[in-house]
Parts: sequence; structure tokens; C-alpha cells
Amino acid sequence: MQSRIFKVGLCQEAAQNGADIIVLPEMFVAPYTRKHMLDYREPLLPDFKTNEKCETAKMLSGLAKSLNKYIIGGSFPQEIEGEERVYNTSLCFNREGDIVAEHRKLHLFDINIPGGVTFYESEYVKPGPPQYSIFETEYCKIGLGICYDIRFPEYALQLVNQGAEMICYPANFALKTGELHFDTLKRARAIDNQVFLMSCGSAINSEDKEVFQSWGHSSVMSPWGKTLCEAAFEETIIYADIDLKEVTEIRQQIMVLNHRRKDLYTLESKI
Ligand SMILES: NC(=O)CC(=O)C(=O)O
Repeated sequence: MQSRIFKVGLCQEAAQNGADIIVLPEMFVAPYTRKHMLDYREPLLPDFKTNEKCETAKMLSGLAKSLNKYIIGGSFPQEIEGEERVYNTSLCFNREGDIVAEHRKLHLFDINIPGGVTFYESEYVKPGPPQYSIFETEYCKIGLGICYDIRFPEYALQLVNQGAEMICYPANFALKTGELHFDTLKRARAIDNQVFLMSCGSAINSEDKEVFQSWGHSSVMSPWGKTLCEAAFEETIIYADIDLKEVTEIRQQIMVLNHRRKDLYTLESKI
């Protein structure tokens, strides 16, 4: 089996250039195919900091600690004991290398666009159990989703109801949908929730045209919907300075979060 793809040097470079919260893409350890998900699955165990079986969690934890940074660790295929399917799991680490959030992709990418993209993620990925993934930093609370989760505004709104001022989506958007939808969805989620929206998309795989090709286009958007930085298809690092005052200001100026007509509609949480 090939070794996992750990671009540790890129995280080190980002940290050296002053990044304090580092975000990686969805399924950054392997190409995004059924075979690779199953071949590369690994468990998440309580002793992940030292257990060789938890290769990704161990590596990310050590890296967060040695760099003294937050790492939102994209995602990896998490083995589920006794099951053939995996979870698509994102782990967030604090500066001590502890896990502060675990998000398992909630909405799975099962689509069929003839001549475009056909993908049935649920055949080998199990949807995450009901959960709002959110964690506290000294800056603000950060909510977390993965890729297709961004298409569900109800989930993002619940993260905001729980105090998120930033939402982060590691992603692997398809070429077909990415072109028109990815940027639009990110801007929509940033504006309708009045949050900073970080997304980290996998780069296109120019070495292997047979595997799923990702739209890339990582970006950071402000609550105003302004793109603060954006990548293209290729592997790179992008940086943004985030001023959280913008969240407070825009929430006072355009009070959409308070102007909902609860006598007309409600968003009910089931957990
Ligand atoms: N790959 C995904 O999970 C989502 C995607 O490509 C889309 O929503 O389009």
C-alpha cells in the first residue's frame, strides 16, 4: 500500500508565516475514491497520540503541538469496528495537540449528473451521528462541516445559534459542481450566517487523472461576503487576517439573525 499523503512541510511553512489556525482539505491523506477510503482507513483510539494505528491523528496532534497552532485536520477515513463503511472524519487540534472537535460528515455526496459526475459516497461512508461540531478558541467559537454539508443551511444556522463566528468546511468539491456552486455556497453561508467562512479544497490531482478530480479553490470569506483570499486548482497555501469585529458590526447593522419570523417558521433542533 502507498503511504499516506502528509504534507507536513506545508503546515510548517504556514506556521512560519504566521498562520495561527491551519486548515487542511477533506480526505487529504489519500485520493478520494472508494478503494482508497477503504485501504487507508484507520481507527481513532483514546491513545491516538502514541498509537501507530492512528497514523493521521498521531501526526496531526504532534504537528499542532510542535507548531503551537490550531489545526483543523481536513478529514480522513475513520475505521468503524465491525463495519465495511468508514466515517469521513475531521479532527481539530488545539495547541497542545488535544482533539477539541470531531466532525463526521453528516450529509453524504450521492449524486448522479449524467455526463457530469456520478458519485455514491454513502456506499462506503456512513453518515456521522447527529451532532453539531463546534469548538472554542481564544478568538471565537468555530463551527465545522465537511464539503457537501455546506449545501445544508439549516446545519450552519444551528452552529451560529450555538455561538459560531467562523465556520470551516474542509472540502473536495467536484469539478462539475464546483465551478458554479462552491463559491456561491460559501458566499451564501458567510452572508446568511454573518460569519467568516473558511474552506480548504483539495488540489486537482494532475498525477492521476483516473481518480476523483477536485475543484480546489480554497478561500476565506468575510461576513460581508468578500473573498479575502482564494486558491485556484493547484496546491498552495493561502492566508487571511481575520478581524472578528466585522462579525459584531455586521450583526448590528443588518440584523437578519434577529429578524426571523418565528411566528411564520422555525428551525427545530432534534438534539
Ligand atoms: N464532494 C462533496 O462532498 C460535495 C460536492 O462536490 C458538491 O456538493 O457538489
